[in-house]
Amino acid sequence: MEASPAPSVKIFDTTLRDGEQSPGASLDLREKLEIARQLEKLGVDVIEAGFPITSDGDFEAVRAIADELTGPVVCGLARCVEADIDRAGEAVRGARGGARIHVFCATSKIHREHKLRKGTAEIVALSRRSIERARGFVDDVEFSPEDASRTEPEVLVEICAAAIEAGATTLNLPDTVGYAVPAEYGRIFAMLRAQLPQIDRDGVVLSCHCHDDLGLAIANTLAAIENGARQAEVTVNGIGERAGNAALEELVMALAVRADAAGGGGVNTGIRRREIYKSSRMVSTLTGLSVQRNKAVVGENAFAHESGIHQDGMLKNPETYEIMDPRSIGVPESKLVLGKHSGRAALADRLRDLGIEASGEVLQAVYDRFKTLADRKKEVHDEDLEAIVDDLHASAAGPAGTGRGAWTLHGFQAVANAGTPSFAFVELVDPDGETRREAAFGDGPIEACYSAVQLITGVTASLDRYAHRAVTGGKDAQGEVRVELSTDDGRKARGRGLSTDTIEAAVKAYVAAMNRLATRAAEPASVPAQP
Ligand SMILES: CC(=O)SCCNC(=O)CCNC(=O)[C@H](O)C(C)(C)COP(=O)(O)OP(=O)(O)OC[C@H]1O[C@@H](n2cnc3c(N)ncnc32)[C@H](O)[C@@H]1OP(=O)(O)O
Ligand SMILES: CC(C)C(=O)C(=O)O
Repeated sequence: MEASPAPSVKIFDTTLRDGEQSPGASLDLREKLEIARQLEKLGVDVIEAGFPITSDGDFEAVRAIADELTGPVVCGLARCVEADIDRAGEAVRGARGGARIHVFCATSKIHREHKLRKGTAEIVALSRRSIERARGFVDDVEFSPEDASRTEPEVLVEICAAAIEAGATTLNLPDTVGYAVPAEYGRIFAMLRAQLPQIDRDGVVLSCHCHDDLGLAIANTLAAIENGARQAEVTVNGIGERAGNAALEELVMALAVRADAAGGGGVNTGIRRREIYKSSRMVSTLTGLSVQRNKAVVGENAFAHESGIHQDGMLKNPETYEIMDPRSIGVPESKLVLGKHSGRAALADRLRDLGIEASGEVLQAVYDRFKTLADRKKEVHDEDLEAIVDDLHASAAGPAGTGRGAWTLHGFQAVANAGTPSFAFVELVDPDGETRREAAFGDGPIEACYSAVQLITGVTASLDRYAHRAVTGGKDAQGEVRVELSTDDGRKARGRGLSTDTIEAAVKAYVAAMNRLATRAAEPASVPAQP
C-alpha cells in the first residue's frame, strides 16, 4: 500500500492587513505593491492585501495588487457591513491569481454584548447575509467568527454551520486576543470538525489566525494544524496588532525542521524558503518596524555565536549549535562574533581569516590581550585584533630591539578641571621591574601625564607630533595615538599606543617613544621605522 502524501497547509499572508495594523507601520500603495511582489516570490498562497473600506489609499492598493499579481489569491477584508463588502468586492474583482473576500463578525460574549451590542441570533443572521452578499462578487469567501477562541462552543458551531450554508469556503477561527493555549486551541478545531462533518465532507478549509499576546502564536498555530487546519494566517516578522501575529518564517521553518511539529507525518507549505530573509528585511525597511536582534529565524543574532564553547563546536560541525542552515533561508552565513565569552579556537580562526597564523605562546599572548580588551568592549573587531598583533610585534622587539627591559605603564589617574591646570598621577614599571610613581600638573590631563612620565624617567623630550584616531567604531572604539618626540641632543623617536581610553593610549604612545629614545643615545641621527 502506498503511503498517503504529506498534507499541505496554505500560507495566508496578512502582513499587508493585520501586519499593517501595527502602530506606525502604515504603507502606501507603492510600498504595498513592493511587498506583495516579494510575497509572490516567497510563494504564499493568499495575500490579504488590505481592508478596502479603510481608505481610498487602501482600496487602490488592494486593487493594484489584484490587477498585477498572477500567483497568489488576493483577498480584501470586510465587516458585516454592506458598504465594506461592496468595496472589497470591487477591489479584488478579476484578481489574476484569484479573488477572495474575507468577512468577519465577532462572536464571543464580551464582543457581542459590549462591542457589537447584538444578540447571537442577530449576529448569525447578519453574518449569513454578509457571506451571501460576498458570494455575489466572488466564489471564494472566507468567514471569521472574531474572538473564536473565547466564544462558547455552541455559538461557534451554530455560526460556522450558518456560514458554510451561506457559502463560506474557508472558516477561520481566530485567537483574536492571543488568549488560547495550544491544547485548548487545537481542541476547538477538533470539536468543530466532529460537530460539523460537512467541513471535511465538502472540503471547507479550516484556518487558524493567532496573535502573540502570550508568546503562543506559533504553538497555537501548530496545534491547529495538528487538528486539521489547512490554512495558517501569518505575517512576515510576526508584525500585527499589539504583540503581533504568528510569524510566517517561524511557522514555515518549524514545519520544515520538525516533521513532527504538527503531530507527526510532516506538513508541507509552498514557501520558497530562500526568499525568507529578503522578505523579512524588506518588510522591516518599508514598515519601519525593526526586527529584534534575538528574533527566531530572521533576527540578527539568529545565526550568530559569541561563546567560546559554541564557537568551537560550530568550527568542528555547525550542526552542534545550529538546527537550520542559514543559507536555506537566504542568510549568507553564520557569524562567530568575538567578545568576552570567546575562546582560543574562534580567535585563532579569525586570525587565520586575517592572514595571521598564531598558535602556542603567540596565540596565548594575543588571547590574553584580547580578553583584556573584551572585558572593556562589547565586541572585538578585526581591526582590534590587527592592532593587538601589531602592538605585540612592537613590544616583542624590546626598545628598538635592544633586548633590555623597557618602561611600561602600570597605571595612572588624571583629573581635568576647567580653568585650572590638570593633575596626573602616573605609575611606571622601570626596566628592572621596580614600580615608580610621580605626580605632575599640566595644560590638560595628557600633558600632566607626560610631565609625570618625564619626572619618573628623567628623560626630557619635546612632543613634536601628536595624532589620535579611532581604530574601530562605536562608543567603545579603540583609539590609537601616535606621537613623535625629540631631545635637545637631536634624538628622535616615534611611539604608538592603543586603548579604549584616549588618555591611556596617549600615555602608552609616549612611553613607547621614550623607550626608543633611550636606545637612540648611541646613534642620535637615526629614527626607527614606524612601529
Ligand atoms: C480583529 C481585527 O483585526 S478586525 C480589523 C481591524 N482593523 C481596522 O479596524 C482597520 C480599519 N478600520 C477603519 O478604518 C475604521 O475602523 C472603519 C472605516 C472600518 C470604520 O470606521 P467607523 O465607521 O468610524 O467606526 P469605528 O471604527 O469608530 O467603530 C467600528 C464600528 O464597526 C462595528 N463593527 C465592528 N466589527 C464589525 C463587524 N464585523 N461587522 C459589523 N460591524 C462591526 C462596531 O460595532 C462599530 O460600530 P458602531 O459605530 O455602530 O458602534
Ligand atoms: C479579522 C480577524 C481574522 C482578525 O484579524 C482577528 O481576529 O485577529
